[in-house]
Amino acid sequence: MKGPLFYAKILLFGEYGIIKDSKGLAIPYNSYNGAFKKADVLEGKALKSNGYLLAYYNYLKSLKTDLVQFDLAQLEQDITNGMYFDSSIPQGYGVGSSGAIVAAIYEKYAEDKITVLENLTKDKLLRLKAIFGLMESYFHGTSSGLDPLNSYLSLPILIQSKDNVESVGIPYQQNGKGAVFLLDSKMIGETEPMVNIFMEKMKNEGFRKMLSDEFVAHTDACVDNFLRGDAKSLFGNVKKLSKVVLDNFKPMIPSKFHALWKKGIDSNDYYLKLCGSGGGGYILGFAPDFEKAKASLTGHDLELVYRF
Ligand SMILES: Nc1ncnc2c1ncn2[C@@H]1O[C@H](COP(=O)(O)OP(=O)(O)OP(=O)(O)O)[C@@H](O)[C@H]1O
Ligand SMILES: C[C@@](O)(CCO)CC(=O)[O-]
Repeated sequence: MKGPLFYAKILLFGEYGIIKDSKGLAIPYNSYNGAFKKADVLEGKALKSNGYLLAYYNYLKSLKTDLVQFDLAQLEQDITNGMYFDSSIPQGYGVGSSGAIVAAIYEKYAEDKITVLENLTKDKLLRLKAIFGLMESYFHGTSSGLDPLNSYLSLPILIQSKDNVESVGIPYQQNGKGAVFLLDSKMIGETEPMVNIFMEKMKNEGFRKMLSDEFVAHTDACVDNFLRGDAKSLFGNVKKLSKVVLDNFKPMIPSKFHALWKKGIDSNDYYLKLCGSGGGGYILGFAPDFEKAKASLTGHDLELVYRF
């Protein structure tokens, strides 16, 4: 038994802002993926995954909702027979390991499911996002449902606002010097406590003003620049975003990266931003000249995501 592949995602722009109606842009990240498999003898990672699936099955069984129904008997039987999610997607890294599980469970066990082959109207996308939000809330409290949606569709998703999502084409990669990359912080980050810190900060009027006047404004500009393929404006706006995040989202940046973050802004070699909720996992980087950024970041593990 081997199911279809579900990919990791990268939220290029929109973390936190999408909770408060900024734009957002998420793309599938094909370097990591997962699929259901079955083993006669479960051990190691497979055994752990099988245990996670059983816990998740119990959550789905207890769900009382009209949004979606599952073939729970089949799911239970498959888990008992040794099914696990064989996944290379790192957990707690901001690239959606739980989103891929949710997408895979929906694909295999949902009844009357919305398939990726049908004409995906805005209504259907919103319904899927709501279902996925509910299914993913098991893993980290409130969820926008965006990660599983991205993994399920394997398409870039543009969030125009909370109630307006669509799949979009992103400009073809160029063979230029510029790049988007991931920097491995080598620390696990947890989404829920970070979102709680954000919600606490939102009680402060000054923070709310900074969020709408600066953070959301720069985020929206970055999304527009990226989709139009306007690299020059994009780097200008990512630099502004990088500064605002360093000044106002310090708890979401592991402290040993504060100086490195500032070094990028001062040297213009690279600009760092949060990748998902932050607090560890990956940090997302934008570099006008990737070779220069690599030299400036020696000693750190970088993964190339997109080339300008
Ligand atoms: N291979 C797997 N098999 C079974 N369950 C898994 C697997 N990978 C991840 N999970 C589930 O997802 C949980 C991790 O999800 P969590 O939302 O905390 O992190 P994440 O999705 O990696 O991060 P982020 O939401 O920041 O992208 C695990 O505790 C486990 O329940
Ligand atoms: C921090 C957040 O905005 C993105 C995490 O990937 C939370 C969410 O919208 O689900």
